[in-house]
This record gives sequence, C-alpha cells and structure tokens, in this order.
Amino acid sequence: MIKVGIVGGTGYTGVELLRILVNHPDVELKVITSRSEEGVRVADMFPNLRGHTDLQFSVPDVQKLGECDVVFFATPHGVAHAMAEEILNTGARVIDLSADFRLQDADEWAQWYGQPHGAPGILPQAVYGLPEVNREQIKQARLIAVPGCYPTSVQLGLLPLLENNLLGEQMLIADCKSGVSGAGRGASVGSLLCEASESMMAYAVKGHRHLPEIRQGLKRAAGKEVQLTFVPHLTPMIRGIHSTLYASASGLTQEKLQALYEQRYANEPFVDVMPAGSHPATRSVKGSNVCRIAVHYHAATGQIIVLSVIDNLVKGASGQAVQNMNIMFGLAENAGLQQVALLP
Ligand SMILES: NC(=O)C1=CN([C@@H]2O[C@H](COP(=O)(O)OP(=O)(O)OC[C@H]3O[C@@H](n4cnc5c(N)ncnc54)[C@H](OP(=O)(O)O)[C@@H]3O)[C@@H](O)[C@H]2O)C=CC1
Ligand SMILES: CC(=O)N[C@@H](CCC(=O)OP(=O)(O)O)C(=O)O
Repeated sequence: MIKVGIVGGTGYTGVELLRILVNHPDVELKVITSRSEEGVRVADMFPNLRGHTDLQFSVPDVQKLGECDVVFFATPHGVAHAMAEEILNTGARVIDLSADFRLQDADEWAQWYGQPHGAPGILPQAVYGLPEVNREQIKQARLIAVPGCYPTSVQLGLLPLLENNLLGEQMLIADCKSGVSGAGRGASVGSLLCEASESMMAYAVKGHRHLPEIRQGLKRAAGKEVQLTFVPHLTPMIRGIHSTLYASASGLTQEKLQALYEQRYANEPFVDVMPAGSHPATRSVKGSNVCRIAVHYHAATGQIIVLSVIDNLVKGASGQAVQNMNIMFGLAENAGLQQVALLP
C-alpha cells in the first residue's frame, strides 16, 4: 500500500483528494493537515467521508509527512515552496496541486505571483504533470507540478493542432468559463451566492496567472512561441470548466480534423473525443477525471472551434494529481479514478 499524506485537507481540492483516495485500492491515508482544524475528525467536518476514514486533522509536520511515500500539497501558492525540499529529502515524493512549480522560469513565476520564487533550487527537478504529454517523465519524477484547471482544458484542446503544425502564426483564442469552486473554499465576496449566481462575468482580462502556464505548454507542443488571448469567466455553477477554443486553418475537412483528434487521444484513458458535431456539457464530466472534447470545422471560413470540458476539481486538480501518483508508482493509471459523471 502507498502511504499518503495531504497538506491542506480542508480546501476543495484537499477534500476532493480524500473523496478519491478513500476508494483507491492501493492507498493508505496516513496524514491530513489543517492548521485551523487541528484535532477535528475529518468525517465530522466532511460527513460524506463518514465510514471511510478515522483520520483527524493535524498541523503540518515534516517528519510525520516524511514517513509517507507521497505527499500532496493542496495549498495556496508559496506553501509547497517552503516545505517541499525538506519532504523530498526524507525520500517521500511530492505532488503539488498549486502553481509553485508549474513555470520553468523562476523569474517569470515571481513576476506573475508578485513574490520571489521560494524554491528555485528544486525547480529543475519538477515535472509538469500533464500525463497526455509527459507520461514518461512522470514515471521517474519525484516532484510533480499538477497543471492548473484552465491550462488542462486549453492544452488538451489545442495539442493535436499544434503538434501537427497546422496553425502557422496566428492569435489563438481561449474563451473559458469556470465554476465558482475554482476560487477555493476560502470566504470571499465574489464567491457569495448573491454575487455569483444568476450572473456571469469575465475577469483578469488584462492577464491571468494561467496565461504564462498555458503559453509554456503550447510552446512546447508547437516547438515555437504561440500567441494566445485567454479570457476566463466566472459562471453560476459549482464545478466545471468549459473552454471554447478558436483557431483557423485552410484545407482541412471536418473528417480530417476529427481523425486527428481521435488518433491523438486514442490511447488516453481520460480524454474522450466525442463524435463530430457534438457539444460536450460540463455536467457530462462532473465528478469524473475525464476531459471531453468536440471539434468543429467551418470549411467556408477555415474556422476551427474546439470545445473542451473538465471538472476543475478532478481532471483540473485532484483527479489529475492521483493520475500522476498512479503513473509514478507503476499502478493502473485509472486506479481510483473510474467515477462516472453525475447526471443531472
Ligand atoms: N479550486 C480549484 O478548482 C483548483 C485549485 N488549484 C490549486 O490548488 C490549491 C488548493 O486550492 P483549494 O483547495 O481551492 O484551496 P482552498 O483555499 O480551498 O484550501 C487551502 C488549504 O490549504 C491550507 N493552508 C492554507 N495556508 C496554509 C499554509 N500556510 N500551510 C499549510 N496549509 C495551508 C488550508 O488549511 P488551513 O488553513 O486550516 O491549514 C486549506 O486546507 C491552490 O494552490 C489552488 O490554486 C488548482 C486547480 C484547481
Ligand atoms: C474561478 C476562479 O477563481 N478560478 C481560479 C482558478 C484557479 C486556480 O485555482 O488555479 P491555480 O491552481 O493556478 O491557483 C482563478 O481564476 O484564479
């Protein structure tokens, strides 16, 4: 059994990790931390876990965490910077759900996050945990940077076009909608029911922190810089990301485009390319680790429209983190991750 610790067990991604891991056949949960809820039984705080775990929250303690085989960080940025190296030195592996190790360039990270990078010494060993791109490196990794939620949906939606050099030089557009759980469980005015329901708004149009992360991934796929306009929106749903991606290429057909995506993802357990003409809904992935994609081509204009949906807390965070753990430890990649989406 793989001994698992979680730092940050009271946030949405932490409790989502718990929901997945209590049913994982190869995992024994050993430590779950919270500074504010020390001593509280996890199942008392989250009754959905009653009967599944007897653990109590404890304050983060490197020695205790170091007795685990792997430690997940489900914490705000900066926390893994402060603790990851010490934990790695104990021999445990680290899977970080925050943005701390996603950007390869520490200066760029500092620019976007408004503080110096706290662990540049271990940054080079971090592997970007997008299995559809980096599966081989993930197998050897000791430190994983789990991709952000928007970057997962946008990169999976655009990779086949960029890897096949179909787009030339052009401005790509990612028009993305997120559910409110993407903002975390911490209290904030923008997440209140009266603020977020029955309304929708764009935000961070000037520049969102996920822009450099998406650009970095698209550049790797294309082998050159890629221009991208990325506009996130807050929508009145709890979970889900819907990305509508716009590009153009002449000389394609709907059939060729469809075949390109079907071939690229034929062996991917968590990417589902839907039949031509489909419109994936976020509810079709809610609670599951699947990214569902549909591609559309307007032959008259050369317009490509890719629709990509994920659950921000699963393929966009905790499910993808567990997928990485499965790959790192040589387990079945879908172990613990076979949940079918909830309908309605
Ligand atoms: N929500 C989402 O859809 C996604 C989130 N992420 C990222 O995952 C991370 C967690 O997100 P989310 O679950 O939403 O966050 P929350 O704000 O909901 O939870 C944060 C957790 O971290 C703990 N924590 C906060 N500060 C510290 C600290 N200094 N040391 C130790 N523990 C700390 C908190 O517990 P306590 O204060 O009691 O210790 C809490 O359990 C973030 O980096 C986020 O950006 C990534 C993809 C998607
Ligand atoms: C709806 C909403 O607020 N979404 C969050 C998404 C991000 C997230 O959690 O991303 P990181 O892991 O990169 O911090 C945001 O836009 O900041």
